Amino acid sequence: MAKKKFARESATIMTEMVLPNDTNTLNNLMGGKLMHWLDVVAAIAAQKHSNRIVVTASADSISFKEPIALGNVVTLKSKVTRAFNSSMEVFIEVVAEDIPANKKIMTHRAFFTFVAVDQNGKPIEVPEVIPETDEEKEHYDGALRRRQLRLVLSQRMKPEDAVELKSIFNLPNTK
Ligand SMILES: CC(=O)SCCNC(=O)CCNC(=O)[C@H](O)C(C)(C)COP(=O)(O)OP(=O)(O)OC[C@H]1O[C@@H](n2cnc3c(N)ncnc32)[C@H](O)[C@@H]1OP(=O)(O)O
Repeated sequence: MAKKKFARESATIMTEMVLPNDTNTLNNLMGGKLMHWLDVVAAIAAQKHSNRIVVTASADSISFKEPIALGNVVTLKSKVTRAFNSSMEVFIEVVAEDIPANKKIMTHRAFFTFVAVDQNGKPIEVPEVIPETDEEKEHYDGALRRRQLRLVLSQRMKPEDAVELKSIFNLPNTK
């Protein structure tokens, strides 16, 4: 694998304002618009880490717990948590802010997976990630289990091969 890079080197911040065209009939941000922003901010982090063209391979479940209102300022922060061979897991955190009311809430957290590819769309190796902070280390440690879950769900890995994933359920290891 190529040289190692610190997680912080991929850190990306994107700020958007919810405008009328982005909202549903309740004047809240459309889920699809938020997913577009998530994809963009996460792709930029993956590009920074790999210095390559990246494609979205998967997005983990995103729950819409809190609506984000028209006029709110939305800040999306992303960072690569761990790299495998050609794929990278990216963590994204979303904060919505009503600036006139001086109110700020964390609305979403998500993990996306990107694959670095060459000009022909063929997967290509990426640098390893070095986590430094406690949060980066926690995300790095959990990334292998989340990867196995994704690969099992997309039928790219047999459940019996997902050793780290099974360990969190205390299932007997049959391998
Ligand atoms: C930024 C954007 O919006 S891009 C547009 C939307 N995205 C796309 O169009 C991507 C379309 N998909 C593709 O091009 C291909 O399926 C790829 C590049 C993602 C994977 O190509 P494959 O030929 O399947 O390659 P391969 O089997 O070698 O897998 C490559 C990596 O992708 C990972 N991967 C593939 N599918 C998934 C998935 N569903 N979830 C997580 N990781 C995945 C593999 O685990 C592997 O990771 P690793 O190299 O770190 O071990």
